[in-house]
Amino acid sequence: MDFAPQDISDIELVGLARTAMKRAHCPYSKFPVGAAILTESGDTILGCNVENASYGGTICAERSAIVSAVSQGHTKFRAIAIVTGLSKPASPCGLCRQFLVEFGNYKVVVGTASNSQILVTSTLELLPYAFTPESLDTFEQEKASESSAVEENTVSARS
Ligand SMILES: O=c1ccn([C@H]2C[C@H](O)[C@@H](CO)O2)c(=O)[nH]1
Ligand SMILES: [Zn+2]
Repeated sequence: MDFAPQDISDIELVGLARTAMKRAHCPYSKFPVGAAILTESGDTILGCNVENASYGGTICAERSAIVSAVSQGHTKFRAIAIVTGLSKPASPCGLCRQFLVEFGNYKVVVGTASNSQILVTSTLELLPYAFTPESLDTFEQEKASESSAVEENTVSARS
């Protein structure tokens, strides 16, 4: 089978997430996390957790990767790999799940820094019944059709 040059394997993406994990700024939790996103165009963008002395200012690796990708002009993703120092795959926190699904349903590969175990899932599987941009679009559509129905009723009441 032929692969386009931008195709990289899940394992390679996990390898990039491991590189990102080494850049984590986590002096408080000492829990490094790394992420690597594969964009639709085949670019790979890294993210790590960046903690802050004001603890609540901390950003997770997954959101850090998304923020970086979007800042570089990417909003379509094929996959994200995430690794932590744990010996078993540790899936993203709730806030990151919401952040990931904002950009659609794509593959999520959760690995570890130290072994080859991986969990392969997707953004929608991680956040079933998600609130997404489509929810807002539906609201707009419903408002528009309600107002045209009101207009129709007004017209028929007049005639
Ligand atoms: O999905 C997650 C969960 C936690 N962390 C980071 C935040 C914090 O720096 C450290 C401990 O919670 O791990 C992530 O990067 N991603
Ligand atoms: Zn998170």
